[in-house]
Amino acid sequence: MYDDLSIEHFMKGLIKRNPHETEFHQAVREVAESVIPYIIENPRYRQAGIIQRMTEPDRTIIFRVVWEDDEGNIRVNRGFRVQFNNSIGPYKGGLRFDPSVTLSVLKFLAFEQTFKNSLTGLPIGSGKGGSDFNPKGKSDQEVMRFCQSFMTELFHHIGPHTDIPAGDIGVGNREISYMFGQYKRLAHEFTGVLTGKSLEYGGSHIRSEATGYGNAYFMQEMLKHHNESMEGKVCAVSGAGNVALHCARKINALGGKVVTLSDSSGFIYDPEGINEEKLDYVTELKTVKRGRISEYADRYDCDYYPDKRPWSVDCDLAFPCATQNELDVKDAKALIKNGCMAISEGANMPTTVDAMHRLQDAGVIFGPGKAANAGGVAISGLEMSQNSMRLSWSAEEVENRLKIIMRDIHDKCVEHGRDGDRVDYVKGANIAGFIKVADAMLAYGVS
Ligand SMILES: NC(=O)C1=CN([C@@H]2O[C@H](COP(=O)(O)OP(=O)(O)OC[C@H]3O[C@@H](n4cnc5c(N)ncnc54)[C@H](OP(=O)(O)O)[C@@H]3O)[C@@H](O)[C@H]2O)C=CC1
Ligand SMILES: O=C(O)CCC(=O)C(=O)O
Repeated sequence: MYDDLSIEHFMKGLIKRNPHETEFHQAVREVAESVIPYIIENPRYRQAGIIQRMTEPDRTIIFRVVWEDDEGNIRVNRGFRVQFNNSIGPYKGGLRFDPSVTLSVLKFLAFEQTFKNSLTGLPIGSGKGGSDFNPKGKSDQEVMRFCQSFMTELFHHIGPHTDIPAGDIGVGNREISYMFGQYKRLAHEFTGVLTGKSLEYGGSHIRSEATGYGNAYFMQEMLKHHNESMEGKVCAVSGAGNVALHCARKINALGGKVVTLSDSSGFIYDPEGINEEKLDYVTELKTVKRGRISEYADRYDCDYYPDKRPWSVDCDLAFPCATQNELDVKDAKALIKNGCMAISEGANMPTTVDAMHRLQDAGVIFGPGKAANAGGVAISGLEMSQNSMRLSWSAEEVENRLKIIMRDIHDKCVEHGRDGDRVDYVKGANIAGFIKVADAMLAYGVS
């Protein structure tokens, strides 16, 4: 059985079983490139069919979400929850509300989550969910009605020991609050079933900051390992959401200079640096006014590039923090040409596989999202711990734990990704994440 375990043969079978799911194929290929050679060296995983089992979700739940808009029209969306793997803990991963959401996108995200959650060292399995609902342009009342309807079905499939969702693109504190309120009503109990909650009702300090802060800390660890630091480095950041803005704040705190931000309409380039006061403005613009990043250029008199991504500007460090496949080979070539020395992915799979190879071949230090953005889910794990203990740690305590977790993830990547003088962080993250889940699956026997 599994005589031919070449990457191409394995991928051919996966594509046949999951036709048209291009994002899922991409995420699996990136893992297979490092994990399959490791499995060949460790036959116990091969005989037990671990990689075949690990690429098949435990289950996927797809449901209708009906809600009423402000004009009284009945609207229908599709809801999903992909419960991928609960070998090392209950399913855990965010919910995404965006018109681009498909089963393929959520399967890629849930699959990535398996390795990421394992890397945190915490007892959390993997899942992801969401809907093709677009919160942009909707009133708070419409978003509330959608979230309540979505949770009315999702309620049946989640629980504090079963599956604990959180936020992702289009799902911030407002949406988590509406969904938590609805769950509480339906379950008739107050329990830590979602993370990313507000502090007043069971949230953890630093959860909203954690993904972006963690990404900056991960970059700092990679630079330190290469006898470098963040001090004075010019940084290109994409996105203007939760991850991008907190990443930008921590880059500033660590001595870097952020010169770009973006949204799905274009990017701004501010060579003077996007300082704390400017970041406060963008936070208000994006989370309260729900405006466009182009408004920044009018306010601070800098350049705005519609329909473009920020990878063509001169920078030492790059932090893709918006969405998947936002950095392709053309962008990679521009970054290499302009002297970029390191990339740390705040978003999930923002770099295409070809672009990633191109950057690594050129010697650019490359921190993959499943390691670099694991700080968010790690603090979600700590929110679960605090909820279980019915207590709340200080911001300082949580941030100290975040720093330690990011340093430990970095060290695991080095341990498993060392390649002569260089570190292949992609290989290191994939193998380190794989081992813990694979060993748990072996222990359970055939299931
Ligand atoms: N939130 C979290 O804790 C975690 C998030 N991540 C990942 O980080 C990334 C960002 O998430 P988050 O900050 O939470 O989401 P937000 O919704 O807060 O922000 C997303 C940002 O990305 C931009 N964006 C969305 N789609 C596109 C697109 N197709 N092209 C260009 N820009 C786009 C949005 O612009 P616009 O305003 O125009 O929509 C917005 O600026 C995602 O990949 C997510 O999976 C990873 C780990 C944890
Ligand atoms: O905090 C969580 O549970 C999930 C975070 C997330 O969706 C991610 O890591 O991509």
